Amino acid sequence: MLYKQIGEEVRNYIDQLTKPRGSLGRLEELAIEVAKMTGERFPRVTPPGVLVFAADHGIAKEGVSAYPQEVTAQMVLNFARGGAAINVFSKQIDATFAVVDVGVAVDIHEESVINEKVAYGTNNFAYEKAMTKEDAERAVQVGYRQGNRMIDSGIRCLIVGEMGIGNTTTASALLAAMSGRHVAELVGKGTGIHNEAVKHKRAVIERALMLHQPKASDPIDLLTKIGGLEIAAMAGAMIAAAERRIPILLDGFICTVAALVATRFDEDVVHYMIASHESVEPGHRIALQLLNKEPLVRLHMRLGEGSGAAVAFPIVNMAMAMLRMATFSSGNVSTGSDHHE
Ligand SMILES: Cc1cc2ncn([C@H]3O[C@H](COP(=O)(O)O)[C@@H](O)[C@H]3O)c2cc1C
Ligand SMILES: O=C(O)c1cccnc1
Repeated sequence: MLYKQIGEEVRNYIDQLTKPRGSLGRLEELAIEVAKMTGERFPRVTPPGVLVFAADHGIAKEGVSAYPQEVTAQMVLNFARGGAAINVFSKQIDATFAVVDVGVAVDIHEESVINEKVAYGTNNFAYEKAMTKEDAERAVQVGYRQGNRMIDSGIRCLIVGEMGIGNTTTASALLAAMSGRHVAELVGKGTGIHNEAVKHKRAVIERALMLHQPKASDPIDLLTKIGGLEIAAMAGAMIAAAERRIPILLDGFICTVAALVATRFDEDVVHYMIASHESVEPGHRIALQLLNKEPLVRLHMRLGEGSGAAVAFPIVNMAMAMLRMATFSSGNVSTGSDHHE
């Protein structure tokens, strides 16, 4: 549960800072939100932690991505060597970084990649269930454990990223099932497929939903029938962060769908989430609306990995820094009349 009283105290305190009332806009709201989450009057979000989960998707066989499945494993090695967008962005924000193999289709021989492989990718959900119920539960547990591990290391804000070729198809199917919206409204180009391929992607998802009829309110049913292993793990990590009162900075489409899955396990988790950016993927706006979250920035990004959250993190950090300002009394600045806004 949120510390509402502390949130009110921080709201009143912000009005005493040496600036016109409300003039720092959304930053003021961010400071109040984080105070409510953490129970701290002067919360800190540094250092942030970036936890990337990687897994493969059987649905990639349907030709729904612009890139081949082996890119998942190749990118995991790239993460390990520091060459991906999320690596360079993580360095800029002094983040603690870890990448977890929760279901890549091949063995990863790299010490720095945390091996928590639950399966060698999911089954193709166009024809069969993506995974067993046990594997879905295991993948959520992996995320929960790794989320807690990262929090134990001292991080103050969690960014959860993903890598998994085909996962915009999985995320679109999950979102259609959870929202009841038409697939056509939310499906997008993912890594950059052409318009004909988008139609095919949409048809694949529509047929799969007819076949499986997943239960919108049952997260294990959704994950079992559709996948994916990394999405399950992301949800688990978010549940851990909420339990530990660590703010979660959401990334793009896949991450926000994982966030929705997390709320199906425990609706309180939503109170610990901050939306960072709005991705180009059309489903992202819908997923954010369902969570009732307004993104901080729109940068026309469509990458994933946690990249958009890392880019927006300095904004959240600035909101915390704001609380270090002088007050009108400590700064010897005259207050204005009560007319504001
Ligand atoms: C080189 C490369 C790096 C990536 N980093 C994230 N993604 C992103 O693209 C994938 C989802 O798009 P789709 O559903 O179209 O396959 C995911 O792996 C996601 O993290 C990448 C994709 C590629 C090709
Ligand atoms: O919004 C995202 O997270 C996204 C969009 C396209 C491809 N990969 C990720």
